[in-house]
Amino acid sequence: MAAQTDGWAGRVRDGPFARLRDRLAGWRNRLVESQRFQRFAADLPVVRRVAGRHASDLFDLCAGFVYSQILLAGVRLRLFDAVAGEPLALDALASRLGLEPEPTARLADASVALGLLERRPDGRYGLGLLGAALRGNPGLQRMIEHHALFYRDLADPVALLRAPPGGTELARFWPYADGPGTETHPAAAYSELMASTVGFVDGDALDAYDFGRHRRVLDVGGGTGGFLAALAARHPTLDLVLFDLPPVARLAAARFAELGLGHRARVAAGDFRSDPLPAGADLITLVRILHDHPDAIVLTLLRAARAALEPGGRLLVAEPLARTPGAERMGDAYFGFYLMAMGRGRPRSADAVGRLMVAAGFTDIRRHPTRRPMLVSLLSAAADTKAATERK
Ligand SMILES: C[S@@+](CC[C@H](N)C(=O)[O-])C[C@H]1O[C@@H](n2cnc3c(N)ncnc32)[C@H](O)[C@@H]1O
Repeated sequence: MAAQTDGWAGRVRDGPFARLRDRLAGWRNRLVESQRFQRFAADLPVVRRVAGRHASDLFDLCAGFVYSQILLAGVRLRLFDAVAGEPLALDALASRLGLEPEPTARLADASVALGLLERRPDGRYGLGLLGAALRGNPGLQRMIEHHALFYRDLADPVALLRAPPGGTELARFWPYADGPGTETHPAAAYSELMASTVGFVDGDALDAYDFGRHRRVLDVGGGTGGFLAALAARHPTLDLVLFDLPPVARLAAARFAELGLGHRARVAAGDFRSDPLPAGADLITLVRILHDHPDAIVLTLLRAARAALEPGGRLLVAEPLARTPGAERMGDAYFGFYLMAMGRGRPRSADAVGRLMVAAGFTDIRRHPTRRPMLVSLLSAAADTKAATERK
């Protein structure tokens, strides 16, 4: 795995096959660019559906920011809660939202078009399938609210691409991603956001990897302990250790005490860029950690993890990965830009993470299929203790 390039394109960059492919793609693109061809394709029964889908995809790319802001308005006005109990007529909905009837109709009709609401035969508005899924996911609603910050950073996307990291709304929200990030940095806001969204990953990760074969788990960058708390509930005999920056570690200790987990969950404070990790674990987990940091910090962290692991121990990385088939929009587009606005991190492909693992002395890298790779993928690796001993 380590020797692989990032996918097919990397392996055939040069050579006659690559040139032929470029020529074919060039011919196709010239055809699709022509207005005449577009009209022809829209009229031709065989390709009409494909042409229609492409036109609709392109329109969605143009209009995506409008859809997102309609969603934000719905979340802020609690539109989906308003119609969850029973469908409401326009006037009743307007008074629930505190809006005039005309803008209420504008928002409700837009939400129907987006699948968030449904228009019932008698004209009342009820919850749609997507609205129901959203209501059942408070973490997603928190993310939608949080996107108001990201939206400001995206107002001038070319400036964002040209600027050095830092100075953005997201860099201020995630101070560790761009600065020294120690004792004094404000951790409560991002820790609260992480705690409310850890449900995106914990269930799928717990189902995809056999944690029962381990004795002690160290969760590095464990936040306020949401992942370890879910692990504790599923595996009652596991010993748990959480490592995070001091202000977050304090929040985690309080949370474990509140949950009655104090006897089996220990908290250690430190900075993985400079401090050793607590020893004694036979599994180290990195949940939504690596993508926040540039390669140099990731290598430091992976080496620290290898040094801390017990002989025969494993490392488990859980995060959304780039170049994941079917999840490219999330991994490469959404996280690509989110992490750029945040600081120096980036989404990595499984190959890229694997290469860093190998460079840090790990072997036997495996990918564990998850239910929703859009939200989380899992990679595990063995601490290569023989190689580590030789290096000493
Ligand atoms: C994106 S959050 C993920 C939290 C948790 N693993 C989760 O998935 O909910 C990243 C975590 O890494 C911690 N962190 C960032 N830089 C760190 C460092 N240098 N040393 C220790 N922890 C760090 C942050 O405080 C934060 O809790």
